[in-house]
Amino acid sequence: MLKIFKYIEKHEWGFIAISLGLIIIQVWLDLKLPDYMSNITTLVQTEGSTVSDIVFEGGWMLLCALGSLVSSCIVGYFAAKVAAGLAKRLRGEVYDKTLSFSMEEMNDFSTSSLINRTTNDITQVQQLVAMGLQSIIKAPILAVWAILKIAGKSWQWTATTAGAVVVLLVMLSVIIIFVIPKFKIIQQLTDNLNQVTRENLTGLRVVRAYNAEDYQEDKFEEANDELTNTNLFTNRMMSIMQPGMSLIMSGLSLVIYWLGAYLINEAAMIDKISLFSDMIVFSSYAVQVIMAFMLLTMIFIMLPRASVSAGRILEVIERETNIKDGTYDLETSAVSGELEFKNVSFKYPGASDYVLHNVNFKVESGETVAFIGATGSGKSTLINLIPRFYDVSEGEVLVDGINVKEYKLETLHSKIGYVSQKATIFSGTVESNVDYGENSKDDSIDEVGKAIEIAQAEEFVDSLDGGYQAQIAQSGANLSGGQKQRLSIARAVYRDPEIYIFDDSFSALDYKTDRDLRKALNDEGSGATSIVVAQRIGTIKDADKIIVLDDGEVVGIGKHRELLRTCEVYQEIASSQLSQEELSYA
Ligand SMILES: Nc1ncnc2c1ncn2[C@@H]1O[C@H](COP(=O)(O)OP(=O)(O)OP(=O)(O)O)[C@@H](O)[C@H]1O
Repeated sequence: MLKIFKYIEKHEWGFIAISLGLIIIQVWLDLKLPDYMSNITTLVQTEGSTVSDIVFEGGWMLLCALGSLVSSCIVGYFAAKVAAGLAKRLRGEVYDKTLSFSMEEMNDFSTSSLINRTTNDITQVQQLVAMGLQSIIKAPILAVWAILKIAGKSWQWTATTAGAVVVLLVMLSVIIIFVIPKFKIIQQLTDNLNQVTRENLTGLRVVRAYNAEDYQEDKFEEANDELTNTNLFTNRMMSIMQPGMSLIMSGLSLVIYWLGAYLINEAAMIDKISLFSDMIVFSSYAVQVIMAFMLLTMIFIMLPRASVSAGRILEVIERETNIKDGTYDLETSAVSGELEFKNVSFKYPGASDYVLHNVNFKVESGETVAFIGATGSGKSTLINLIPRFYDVSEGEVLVDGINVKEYKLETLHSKIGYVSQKATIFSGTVESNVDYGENSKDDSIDEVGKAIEIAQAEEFVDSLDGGYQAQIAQSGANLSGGQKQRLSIARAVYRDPEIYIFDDSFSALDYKTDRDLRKALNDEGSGATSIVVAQRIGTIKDADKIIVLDDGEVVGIGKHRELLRTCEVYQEIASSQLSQEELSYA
């Protein structure tokens, strides 16, 4: 928990120091009130006292109360400022760290947990700092000061106060013992609920189409009930605290007055008045002692919850990504667009089996190389190793003759135009989706137009209301699958990379658009290398080189016709897709 405080800035420590001073003043003013109360009690019972004497004392009481109020407001303001500043910084840190994560870390944490850590967990820490800053500093000062004030008065009253403190501590200990373990699991249950909700909402269409609302609702209910029951339990336990506190405080005052009545009755006439005013003062201080112990215990209740959250936040911030940045940052090199896999084997982190086995191939600059193979044969896995979404387990991947691990990631990524299997579209405009990322250009509009034209997206973009400035909904919800694919291809074209990576990116296109797009890329592209994963033989049969994967192994490399003659796996795929005529022509 303490580690999280290193994210508090210097000037905020200044606010905390000022708050400390103000809290000392506040406690002093609060503890001054019973003194004036005592004076007023004595004045009331002393012959010859005037109303103005009492008003004078009352005026000081009022000033003390006002002073305490002003201090408390300023402390509250500083506490909120420090807490909000810390939360903002933590959110930034968690978000930046998340962006640097490789797929391995993303899978480890899960998206919903990362969102929860960025929101809910940081709010817990923010609340602790905002509320705790006042209580943490105030409670010990108030406790010590109030005890010093009552020490040495009547032993009967002191013993009663001590007894009340013991009862309070027992009550709070019972609550803490039952509640704290529950706090720890609340965060996990919230992760769980987020995950189920995300799954339901993102898959809403499938849920409806399969009439699976009840099934999904059951899943949601289960997660929701678990969280609700845990929250109910903790809230019920915590709700005992308020009436319990009132009972202890009122009971204490009652016993102090009852004892006082007994003591005053027994005392000599001359001592009665001073005993009476002592009783008034003592009961006020005793309540302050109880308040101080309650504040202290509140901290112990809030702390575990916030420290669980702080731990979860630090876990993200301190997690070292396995993909270490390299140092090579020369964007231009003697060769451009060359790619080589040397004895590459790969298994997913935590998995026991290899997904790729000893893969070797070389792609010359400007070539189009296609990967084909059954589903699950490792095509996407293989191309994910080029931009280092994962690192190879064995062997080397070389881009322009240099191991990808040696590149600065930014330099490596600037060489690559990656189009994912599932088109990724961001909310914004057509233009902001194409002119995207670091390579955003000033005179972008002509180049956006060219990229859109090459990606065969011109017709549909023109038909959109607003053209390049047409609004795109979150995740491209107002576009068709093929339109999304064409926009994400335009984004890669706009980047003008050395190497294109198309991970089954033409699958949602009709045959004609698929053919026109490949032709436009060949004719108007700047001679970049293309790595294409495809399911359709039609998409890849003109490639310079086709690499056939089977269960993570390269079982054939060559041109279409050559493979039709020599590679059994390719023959099988081809015969399932091409007509006899096309096969025999080959
Ligand atoms: N993140 C992951 N963690 C563990 N195993 C994975 C992960 N992603 C894929 N795999 C496994 O790796 C194997 C290869 O998957 P990959 O996605 O590379 O196949 P593919 O040839 O691209 O398939 P498709 O044509 O269906 O997209 C599969 O057996 C899959 O279960």
